[in-house]
Amino acid sequence: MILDVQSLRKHYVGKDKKPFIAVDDVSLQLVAGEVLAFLGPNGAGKTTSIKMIAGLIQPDDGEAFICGHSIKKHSRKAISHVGAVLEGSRNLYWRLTPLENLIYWAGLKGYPHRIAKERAMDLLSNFGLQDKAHDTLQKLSRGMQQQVAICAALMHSPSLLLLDEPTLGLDLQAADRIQELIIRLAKEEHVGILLTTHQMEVAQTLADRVCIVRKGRVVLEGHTHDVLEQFSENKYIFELGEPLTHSQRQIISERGADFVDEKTFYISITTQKELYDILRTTEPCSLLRMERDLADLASVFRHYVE
Ligand SMILES: Nc1ncnc2c1ncn2[C@@H]1O[C@H](COP(=O)(O)OP(=O)(O)OP(=O)(O)O)[C@@H](O)[C@H]1O
Repeated sequence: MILDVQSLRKHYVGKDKKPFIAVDDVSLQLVAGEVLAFLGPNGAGKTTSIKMIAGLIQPDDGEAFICGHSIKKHSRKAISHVGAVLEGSRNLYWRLTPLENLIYWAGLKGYPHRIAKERAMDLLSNFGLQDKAHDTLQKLSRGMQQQVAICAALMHSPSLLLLDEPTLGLDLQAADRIQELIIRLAKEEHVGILLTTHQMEVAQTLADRVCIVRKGRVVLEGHTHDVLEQFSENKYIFELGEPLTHSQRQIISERGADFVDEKTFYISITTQKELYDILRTTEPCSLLRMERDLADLASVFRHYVE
């Protein structure tokens, strides 16, 4: 297991000088090659949890093990397996080039200059950024800067990558590129990736598992597909090859269908008999598609958070 978080807790002192719990008994696990989306509304405690995992702040209570090393007892060893991009590309120097930035980061981790340069060029090439290696960072687009920030976090080949809002503020193309990169890192390089995002479609595309926190507590955790499946009603979409007649539509509407147009409708079906009845009613129209209407992560999120 790459990450094993056990009952982390953290309190802060609020503006009113009263202590409050920001992270309350958060546990989560992550294995190699898995992407876990850590979701929650503003102020739910995601960044605080990630900062504890990254060794940036001390937990009040609980433990986290990274590749088996305790962040409390062997923090240096534990953190050596972590790469993190916590505040967009703010961990980079704007007046340096991507190559200089990466070499600088590797230097902090104790890498000799020559090895760092080779690794940096490899990473930049992998991300299609080799032509930008010698431009100053401020000349790069935001998407490219974000990619360089991820490269910096990957310089020491971490087993665990922590990404706080990796696609925030990026246009569609740049966001797609970052998403492809995340999938590639997980599936090909077997990096475990813990990411936060407020973009539910991004989470749904990327995450093998989701964990939703609210007011510092985990309110849902599970495999994305299972979560969506459990949340889906027995609602099906029917798409026909030809328009239904007025009377056919009336019969189907009386069974509770919602029509999108004359050929497409949603309907809840719980028994096989109901299914056959619908199919008989739609004859002689051809059936192009009949699929279960899976819930999306946004509706699951709303349910648990609002
Ligand atoms: N250093 C701090 N001192 C006091 N309170 C803090 C500190 N850092 C965070 N908090 C508070 O702790 C709570 C959790 O904040 P955190 O940043 O972990 O939430 P988040 O889920 O990451 O939110 P967002 O989605 O807005 O980034 C919030 O109420 C926040 O105001």
